[in-house]
Amino acid sequence: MRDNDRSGAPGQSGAKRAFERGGTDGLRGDRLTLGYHGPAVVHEASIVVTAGAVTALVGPNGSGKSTLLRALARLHRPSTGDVLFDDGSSALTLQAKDFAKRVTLLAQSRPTPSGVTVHDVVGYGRHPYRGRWGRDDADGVRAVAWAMEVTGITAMAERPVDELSGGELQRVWLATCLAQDTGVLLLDEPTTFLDLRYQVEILDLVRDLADDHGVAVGIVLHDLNHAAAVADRVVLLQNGKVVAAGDPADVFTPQRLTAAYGIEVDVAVDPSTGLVTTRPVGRHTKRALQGESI
Ligand SMILES: Nc1ncnc2c1ncn2[C@@H]1O[C@H](COP(=O)(O)OP(=O)(O)OP(=O)(O)O)[C@@H](O)[C@H]1O
Repeated sequence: MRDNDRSGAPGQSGAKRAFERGGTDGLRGDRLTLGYHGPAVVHEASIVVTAGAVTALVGPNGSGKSTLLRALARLHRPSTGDVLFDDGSSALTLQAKDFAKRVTLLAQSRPTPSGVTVHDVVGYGRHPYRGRWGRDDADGVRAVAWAMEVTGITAMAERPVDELSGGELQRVWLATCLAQDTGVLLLDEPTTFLDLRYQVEILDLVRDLADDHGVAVGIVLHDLNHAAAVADRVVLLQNGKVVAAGDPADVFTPQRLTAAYGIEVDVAVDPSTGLVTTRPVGRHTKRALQGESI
């Protein structure tokens, strides 16, 4: 889906699968309004998570990114609006197991189970495919092995998950989602806790999944430069509303970002990659830009 000349991403796929998934899927939220116990926190938000593309949700803290992503994953029921697959069918009325074969969510935080191994946890991702007696489906072993390999956790397969670092655990949860083998992959801040290498590898993997396997990826990211590097489209939220959506180069304007984040933001194009880059200008940066010592 993405122009290769714009991606700056490696062309070699690290995500080649040992099995082929059937078909592609896309998902969209149509004028979703939802809240928790009080007033709505997301208002009439529409978002398209397209097959074979990466769609990044960005915006300041509390702007509704996670709430909107969780609505797409059916964890919050909207008071108005609908969540629809590409074929026009509503995701809100699908049986839970059938939905879990089509959509998965890497949530921001999950309770860590105790007394279970990494391999066991990744195997949880196969739950929609398990029969009544808990046996694996035919693709289960290969799907789990592939998910562990591409997230770099094969060597820790037998370690108890409650002994892992935050970054290791994050990769285990991502592998669990990948083992679920869905056409739609929703990721809420997947690079949290990850060191530089794994931030880049996870974003490369996300790109590979969209490019090579037609996966529809919806991803919440705080780092606007990561969003510009990995996403085909960005959706900018502010106060629970979508204020702009489209190509990162169109959405990321200094005026719009400054208004959304309440801090001056510079925008430029990196001449070596052609990607749009953003730089928040704090007091010290401003002084340095003005040639003062900081
Ligand atoms: N469980 C909850 N109960 C009540 N209000 C909530 C709950 N979770 C989030 N909110 C509120 O909903 C609004 C949107 O929160 P949300 O987590 O979707 O924002 P976000 O853009 O993902 O923020 P962040 O960048 O900080 O993760 C905020 O005002 C938040 O306080």
